[in-house]
Amino acid sequence: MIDHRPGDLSPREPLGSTELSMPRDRVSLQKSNVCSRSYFVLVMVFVHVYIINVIALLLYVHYNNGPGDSSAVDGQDSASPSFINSGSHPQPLPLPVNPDPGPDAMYLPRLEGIKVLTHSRVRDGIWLTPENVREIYAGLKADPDGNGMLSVQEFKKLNTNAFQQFLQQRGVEKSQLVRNSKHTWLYQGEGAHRVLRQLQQRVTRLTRLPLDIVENSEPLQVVRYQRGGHYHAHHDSGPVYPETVCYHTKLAANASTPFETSCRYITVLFYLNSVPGGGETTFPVADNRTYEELSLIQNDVDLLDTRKHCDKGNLRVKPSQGTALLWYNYLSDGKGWVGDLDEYSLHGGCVVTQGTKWVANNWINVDPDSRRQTRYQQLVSRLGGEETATKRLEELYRGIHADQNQNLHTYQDLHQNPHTDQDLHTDQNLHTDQDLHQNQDLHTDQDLHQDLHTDQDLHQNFHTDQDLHQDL
Ligand SMILES: O=C(O)CCC(=O)C(=O)O
Ligand SMILES: [Fe+2]
Repeated sequence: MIDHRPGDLSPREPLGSTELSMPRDRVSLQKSNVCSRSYFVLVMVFVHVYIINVIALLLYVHYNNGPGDSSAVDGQDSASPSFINSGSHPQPLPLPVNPDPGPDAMYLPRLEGIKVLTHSRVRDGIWLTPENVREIYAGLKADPDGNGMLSVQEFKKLNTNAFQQFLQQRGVEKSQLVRNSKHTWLYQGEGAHRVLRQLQQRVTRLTRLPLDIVENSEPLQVVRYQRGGHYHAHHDSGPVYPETVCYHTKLAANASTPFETSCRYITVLFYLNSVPGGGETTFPVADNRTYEELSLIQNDVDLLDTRKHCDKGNLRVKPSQGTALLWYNYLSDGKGWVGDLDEYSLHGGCVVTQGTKWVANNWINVDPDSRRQTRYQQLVSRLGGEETATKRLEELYRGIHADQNQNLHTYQDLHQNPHTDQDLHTDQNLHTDQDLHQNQDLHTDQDLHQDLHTDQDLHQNFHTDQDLHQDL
């Protein structure tokens, strides 16, 4: 490049001054030459690096796509890729191609993972055993090879209405339900019976949570199982996604979302009587090293089935009157708040073989979104009053209705009369508040205080009264 600065070729410059101006031009020319050469070299280097990168990227994509590509690789025709077939997989899996093994290169073939879909085994409160699922697939001709698994194509073809109709036509026995028990709710707020108020205070002390959190949680749920009653293994609360909204804080949430759950951070399960036969609470995978939903069913043993396989659970707790069990349904987030669902908290009620079983659940609800929990508590304390409490609890119950489809009552029923459940009310086993107070079935604060223990004593997530007695 030539330096054409106007001053260099100025017409006003005397000719004699050309000699002087020459070196300047030369210098200027040399300089611009060096500049242009290095600039050119630099550009070329970039262009080459860019081209090499593009080629490398294309090669990478090509080899990572395996033999399904349009081109032949390693002498294989794309139309006849090599497959392995273990026999147990419904679809043959393509074998990945070694990119460039070289003469001495070591190469470990690695199979691509496959996605396994499972559909819920609970429909309208009906619990499906693996045999039920096979039976339904056969009835709907949904699984032509009869291996109990549907390919994605088969799954897509499955008409869910037909699934529903099949269940309805078949009829359901109580033993086929997720749970075979009755329950009612006891309001523990202002104006509730002294025993229930005290119980709430003691749960607050036991959990060491702020009173606000405990008071704004669900009421006490009292459950009765008769002989033959059970509750298949389940989680008391659902997983948390960014969109998850808790029923109890819905008032403070601005958005509605299909991801709603009860956000039961803690369960305190009271045993109201000692059960003559069966009725243990089982934790099938407590202390397991891994949790995989699919391995809960192995060799025809379904660990979720508390009618058949309670004895195979890792931890079983025998109901003993006046004792209680506490566990966390969520892990800690490491910062002092609620984290992910603790899948190992899976639990259920074993079938009652003799007598009746009475328990009560105290669920402590905490929103994994701490700001939403705070907003909700502020809202409740600002609004206060019975009307707000009613609205709030109606929301909660609507949610639980949708969530569990159990035989629940509306808040209205409960609030006006905590014992409106027809069955329970007519049953001699359900006591009035008065009875409960006098009856040994429900203990006084003093008794329970001795039976309950602080979470410091508690061994891992599940804590039996027996263990704790030994610890103390
Ligand atoms: O009955 C039991 O032992 C367990 C009850 C239970 O898990 C529940 O009510 O959610
Ligand atoms: Fe439960």
